[in-house]
Amino acid sequence: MIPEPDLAFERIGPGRLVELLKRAPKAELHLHIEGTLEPEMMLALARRHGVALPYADVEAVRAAYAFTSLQSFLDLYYAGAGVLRDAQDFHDLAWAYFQRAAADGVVHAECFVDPQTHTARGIPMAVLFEGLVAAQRRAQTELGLSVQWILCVLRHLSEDEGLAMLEAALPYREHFIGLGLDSSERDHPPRQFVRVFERARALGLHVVAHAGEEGPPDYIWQALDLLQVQRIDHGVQALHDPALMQRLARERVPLTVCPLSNVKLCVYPDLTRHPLGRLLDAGLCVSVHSDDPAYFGGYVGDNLVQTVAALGLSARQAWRLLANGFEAAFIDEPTRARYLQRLHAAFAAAAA
Ligand code: HPA
Ligand SMILES: [Zn+2]
Repeated sequence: MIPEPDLAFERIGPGRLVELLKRAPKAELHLHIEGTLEPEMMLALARRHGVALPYADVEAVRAAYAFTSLQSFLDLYYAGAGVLRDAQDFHDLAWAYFQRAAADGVVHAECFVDPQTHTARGIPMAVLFEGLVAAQRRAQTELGLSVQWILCVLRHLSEDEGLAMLEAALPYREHFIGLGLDSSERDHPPRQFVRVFERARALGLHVVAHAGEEGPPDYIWQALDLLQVQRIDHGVQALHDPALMQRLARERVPLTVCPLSNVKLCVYPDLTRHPLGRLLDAGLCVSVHSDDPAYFGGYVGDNLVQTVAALGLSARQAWRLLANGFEAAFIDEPTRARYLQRLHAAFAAAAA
């Protein structure tokens, strides 16, 4: 656990905290690049490629985003991704996101991409990487934003298909740092993906998995014990299992929590009912992220500001959430120390 700095946190009132959270340096660790496709770009790409969409305009797209569950979202999300066709599209999508992220205070982003969503439509792996890596390079040089890619296995498909995806991505091994697991959680437990995660670990990849978003705490145990993941994406259902909570706290297993996503997908009725504060108080390494911001109504800064306000979290707790993000990031120690120094400077200025 990163030691708390000696700061006059109590001098940062709610008003100042909002401004501070907007500009404070952040690590974005739970973001699906396909989930940054804003309706304007979706419609523009559909026009560019002559793809038919069931929406007349941007308002109609936004009106369709009334989700009742993870699956009700995924159906629209995979349909929306169908407008991404060539390397330019992947570049434009990612570049638009990186500009927004930099403006939002993000200094380091570990972004998910779902190759199977695209290769299944006949888009070659090479096209995806060409566009995404070009945007990643621009982010570093033009915005000073460091970006890493994590490839996700779609759990509604078979493990063999996941293994084939990973093998097909190996020519681009230098361009990604990890393997994740996403898509429909219910009835697709982590234990079905042991071999592909074994392969990923043998390749020296970092490993993470979505677990306990809607699914039971048992899926979190499986992700830890069978897939041997280093972080849990979401993980909020751990609250229902005291033994699991103790393990997560003891081992400082990071949970990348996405409050606006959880509300939009009806895991909780509203932000005031979100368990983020309880997870934090239990000593877990929780941090706040945005998941699919174009669909869920907010980027990482919005997630932080709205959740901190709804739960009445203090400046000290907000600092911990941000520090946890850097604790959980897959970065080397000097880099981590540099980011923490910047975080400290932002809080120190607000507490002065
Ligand atoms: O929140 C999510 N859960 C699972 N799969 C996903 N793919 C994009 N977003 C998500
Ligand atoms: Zn996610």
